[in-house]
Amino acid sequence: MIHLYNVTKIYPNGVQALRDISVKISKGEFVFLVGPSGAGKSTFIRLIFREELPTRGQILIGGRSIIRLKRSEIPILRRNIGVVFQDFRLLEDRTVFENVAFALEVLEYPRTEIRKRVMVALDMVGLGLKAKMFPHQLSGGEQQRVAIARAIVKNPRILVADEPTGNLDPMTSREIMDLLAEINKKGTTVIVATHDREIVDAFQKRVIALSQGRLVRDDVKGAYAL
Ligand SMILES: Nc1ncnc2c1ncn2[C@@H]1O[C@H](COP(=O)(O)OP(=O)(O)OP(=O)(O)O)[C@@H](O)[C@H]1O
Repeated sequence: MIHLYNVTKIYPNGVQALRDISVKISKGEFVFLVGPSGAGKSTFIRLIFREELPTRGQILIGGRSIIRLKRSEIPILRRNIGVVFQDFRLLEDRTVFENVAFALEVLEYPRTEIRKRVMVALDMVGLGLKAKMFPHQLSGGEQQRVAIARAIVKNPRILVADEPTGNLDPMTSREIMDLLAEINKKGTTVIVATHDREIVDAFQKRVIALSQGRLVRDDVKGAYAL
């Protein structure tokens, strides 16, 4: 479903963030992306939802090159990819419901459809009763759940998460990762960039390790480090 062929990313300042990466991620997989700070994990994630373009190489999603997409085709790609960040990125002046609904409003879904889908997504993340609250009234873990609801409300085929537990305590981190695993069980391909050694070791999922922009390990059921 996601194929990277000889992907290199050099930023305009000359930093080589990814070097000749080739990897295939199949439909329905759960993949951890690990590696030290600066290894290229965020760059990998940003390439997948076309926030960045590779300098060299090819990226196919569902058999189609995402590099050659026309500007008008980018929203179609993004509809199929949910994204979750470390810092939640919620709109502070909007309620939980409105934050999640926003993802569908920009795609011009009908109002009744939005209402239905948002409540399903909020129930899925366990926040059905907090729809009217504002982000600052929620814990960090709850705010991340809202961000996850916002990412999945479009029913994307792929969910990418960049350090989703980076701001959370160990117990909350575990709950958030359990939620991502549950979403994966329903068929969504999930890619999580993380530093969280304990979680990676506990989950026994595929581990792709990057170091200085190179793919240094790809284990079917791996641990954080060898
Ligand atoms: N927009 C950018 N412009 C220039 N250099 C960048 C940019 N984004 C990242 N880099 C550089 O590319 C390299 C890889 O960064 P990246 O953020 O992908 O790594 P990472 O593994 O996600 O690190 P971290 O765990 O600290 O988030 C680093 O040397 C970083 O400084």
